Amino acid sequence: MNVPNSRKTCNDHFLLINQEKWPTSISTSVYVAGLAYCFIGLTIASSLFMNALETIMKQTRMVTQKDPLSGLQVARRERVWNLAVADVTLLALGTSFPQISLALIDAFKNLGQLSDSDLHQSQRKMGEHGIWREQMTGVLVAPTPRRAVNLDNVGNLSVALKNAVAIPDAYVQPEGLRPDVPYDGYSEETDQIPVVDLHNSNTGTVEERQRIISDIGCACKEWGFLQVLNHGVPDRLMQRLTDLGTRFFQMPAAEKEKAAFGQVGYEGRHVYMPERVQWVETLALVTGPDPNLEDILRVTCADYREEFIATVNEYIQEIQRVGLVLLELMAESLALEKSFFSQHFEKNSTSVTRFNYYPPCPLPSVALGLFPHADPNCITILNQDDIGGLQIRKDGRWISVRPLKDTLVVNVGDSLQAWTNGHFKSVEHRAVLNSVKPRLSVVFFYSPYAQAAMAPPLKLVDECHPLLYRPFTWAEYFPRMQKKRMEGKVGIDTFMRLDHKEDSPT
Ligand SMILES: O=C(O)CCC(=O)C(=O)O
Ligand SMILES: [Fe+2]
Repeated sequence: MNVPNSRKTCNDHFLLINQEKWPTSISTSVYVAGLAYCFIGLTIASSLFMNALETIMKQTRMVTQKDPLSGLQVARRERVWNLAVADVTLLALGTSFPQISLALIDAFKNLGQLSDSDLHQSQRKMGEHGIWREQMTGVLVAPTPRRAVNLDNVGNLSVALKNAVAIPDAYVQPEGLRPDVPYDGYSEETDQIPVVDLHNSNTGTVEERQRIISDIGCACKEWGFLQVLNHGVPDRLMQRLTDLGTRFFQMPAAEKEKAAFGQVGYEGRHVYMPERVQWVETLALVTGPDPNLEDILRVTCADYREEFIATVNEYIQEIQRVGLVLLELMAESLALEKSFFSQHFEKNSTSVTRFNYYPPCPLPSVALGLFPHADPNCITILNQDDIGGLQIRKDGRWISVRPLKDTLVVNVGDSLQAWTNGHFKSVEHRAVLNSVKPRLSVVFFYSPYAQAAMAPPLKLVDECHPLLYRPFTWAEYFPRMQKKRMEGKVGIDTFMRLDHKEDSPT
């Protein structure tokens, strides 16, 4: 065949012997078919490879570790392989595949020869396939460095025990105290919990207002507990507060500890009785009469400190307004002067605002976020996220409270029970846990100014309701009940009840 000088015939072959003698159309078709075949093969191989990788990465094993707090062995299940193995393998295959293919082709092409081919040199230039080998060796051979974490902190413990099958004994409650109803175990009683719409409390007709007063009175007498709608606190303020609170607890433990000041500020491990610990982290801020937010947060949460303080302050203004409205409605429900309670809150009221953060607990059926208790103050107003975990005790049975959007939870505390001569009942409640999502609640504990005399009014004392409690002040009661706080509903009757024999300070 005559070939013009300007064109050269390829007289070499790539894979097929004597290929140069074949018609171009045939050799093209053979190569295309070969490529398609290789492509399908590669797809199958990749799929098998991914399945194999997944199977390997799913391998787990039981490890036991000594819990530094209880000294006991804690068993937990953990992955055999560091997840980075899968990442690096995929990364390596993705980046090195062209080099590996070129090397294979090169090897075939130069079978029996000693020197590097052009192909081999170019694939050397293209990549550093050593990286892959080094990374893999690093991950597989060198142990993953583990920094010692402080397991005194429930947040850290929750992370360390993720997927665990046991928790330290200190968090395992005795049989009788374990939550018999799960956090989302809503029942018929749940739907009977009073919900009061405050919308018409100021602007409605006399009848509408009377209806609200009567609903609040019934709720406080029967349940000591209610949820309120249309309270006037802006939804976005409530949301901003819970977002900032969550941000605080999601900081590393060392950063949170900078806000720890004993009784106030941050607490990462709640021991109320030496052998029993609650699965909760808290940030307690004094919000009245002498707020200490600035001091508590002085050296922490630098990025959002100003916003946090401003949001808490704005929230406190709002929640105090709601508190005063509720106290007025409560007084009216007992046929007392509207300002009977609220006048003692208008100036220098005592309040603490506490953020409770409940990290997921691997064994929520044996642990508790907060032990059963009644709040010692007058009224408590709680703003919570949508997870759920609050339970109240009524007629001896635990009832899960369903979180309702944009609603505030209100409960009667021990002081108000005494101040109303037992007409209102403080409610016993607890916080239970779940194993998946953290939960946040922001609790406003509201009491009158420290020296206000809480003396039951004569109107509430009669033959059927003999005087039960002696007059007391918050300044007197608060230090006494501190130790009793998490022992069910005992504080007020131990210290202020007239017929109680052991009325002595401890
Ligand atoms: O977080 C809750 O649901 C309950 C909080 C509570 O009872 C408290 O802080 O006293
Ligand atoms: Fe409480």
